[in-house]
Amino acid sequence: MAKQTLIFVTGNANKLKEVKSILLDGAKPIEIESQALDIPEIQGSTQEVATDKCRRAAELLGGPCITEDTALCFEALRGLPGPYIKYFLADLGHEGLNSLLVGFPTKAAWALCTFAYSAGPGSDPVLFEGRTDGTIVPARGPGVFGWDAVFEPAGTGLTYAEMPADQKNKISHRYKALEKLREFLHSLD
Ligand SMILES: O=c1nc[nH]c2c1ncn2[C@H]1C[C@H](O)[C@@H](COP(=O)(O)OP(=O)(O)OP(=O)(O)O)O1
Ligand SMILES: [Mg+2]
Repeated sequence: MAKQTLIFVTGNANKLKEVKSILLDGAKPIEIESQALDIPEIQGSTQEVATDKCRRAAELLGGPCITEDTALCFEALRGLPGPYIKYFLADLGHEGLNSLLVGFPTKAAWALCTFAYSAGPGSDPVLFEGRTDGTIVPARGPGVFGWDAVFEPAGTGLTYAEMPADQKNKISHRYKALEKLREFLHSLD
């Protein structure tokens, strides 16, 4: 198959930085380019949101691409805010996310990353999921990337925000999804 640089369609510079760093690491590094297109996101399950976004992105680009959707799911709220975390974070902030769980016996949460790959317009996107379990805590660490400061992955004692980038990138929801995507992309070679 002719070698083409894969395009990651995202409006989020922090995601892009992590994705590039994870995919370049390893025995067979994968290079990607990016396009900062703002693709409308539908409501639905994480799979439905991810599939629809990738389909739209491939149509806009007229070629193969990957997209990524991140959900933050609270056990006490049966998985909500899930794919709607962006809007909850924007309106409630770190403190508000903690307040949502006041009165609930569990602060358990999981971060879920869903990559979608489309071979081009009209081609059904393929999904790759990665999940990291943890707890919602009062913010600790620099508030650089989204909800990193309020998510403490299980067994680490640190929030994502308190970790050096390479530590987050070895255990994160994004890393786990990218390991699956990486294997798939190599199988296309
Ligand atoms: O590792 C992460 N650590 C902390 N926060 C994160 C992470 N990954 C995504 N986030 C935030 C960004 C956005 O507030 C929401 C996901 O929304 P999501 O639609 O997937 O991302 P986005 O709209 O920023 O970029 P895109 O153009 O790829 O859709 O969670
Ligand atoms: Mg988005």
